[in-house]
Amino acid sequence: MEKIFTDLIEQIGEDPEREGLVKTPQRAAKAFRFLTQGYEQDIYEITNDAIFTSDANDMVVVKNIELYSLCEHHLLPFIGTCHVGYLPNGKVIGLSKIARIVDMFARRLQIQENLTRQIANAMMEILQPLGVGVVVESKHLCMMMRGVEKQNSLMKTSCMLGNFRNQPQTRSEFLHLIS
Ligand SMILES: Nc1nc2c(ncn2[C@@H]2O[C@H](COP(=O)(O)OP(=O)(O)OP(=O)(O)O)[C@@H](O)[C@H]2O)c(=O)[nH]1
Ligand SMILES: [Zn+2]
Repeated sequence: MEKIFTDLIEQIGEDPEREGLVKTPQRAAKAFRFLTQGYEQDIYEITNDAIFTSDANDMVVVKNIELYSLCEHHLLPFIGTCHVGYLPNGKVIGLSKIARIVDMFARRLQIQENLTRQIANAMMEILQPLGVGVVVESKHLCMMMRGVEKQNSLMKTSCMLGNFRNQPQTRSEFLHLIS
């Protein structure tokens, strides 16, 4: 990856030997490895068995989980927040693990729709709840600093599974709790 960043610097018309840029390929490669580390993770590993038996049967919501991802079309960041809710079915998950699941899928090349669905599917797989709702709201730098250059547009995506999809009341409760 370092070689690729050296080539990129050259293609831009810059001098990779210039003092400020000498270590840039190394830094950029390290940054990119971090920003795409989600490819090396899986949900069972990151949740680390923090699934607990519980007779809780009311909705659990974690909102305002900040999210940094990379748009798969331009390799530019999109930045936003994610809200996740589920209806337990005999099991609950460690609170931090929901944010870890969000990060695992965010740290890949993504479009927001797929990211939203992948988070919801992972919650279903690991917890088998009665339902899951995921809402993501982000600003895409590819739309702000280039291209159409719109600074205030916000993309909102949602994925509702199980009761969150079938029962309007459950969906409304979730949307009310995250509003
Ligand atoms: N649906 C969706 N589109 C996205 C996302 N991130 C970026 N895009 C869009 O992907 C599209 C790629 O369109 P192209 O026409 O192939 O690329 P482009 O010429 O760079 O397009 P412009 O951004 O309009 O300049 C653009 O409309 C982006 O706004 C995302 O998460 N979801
Ligand atoms: Zn983009």
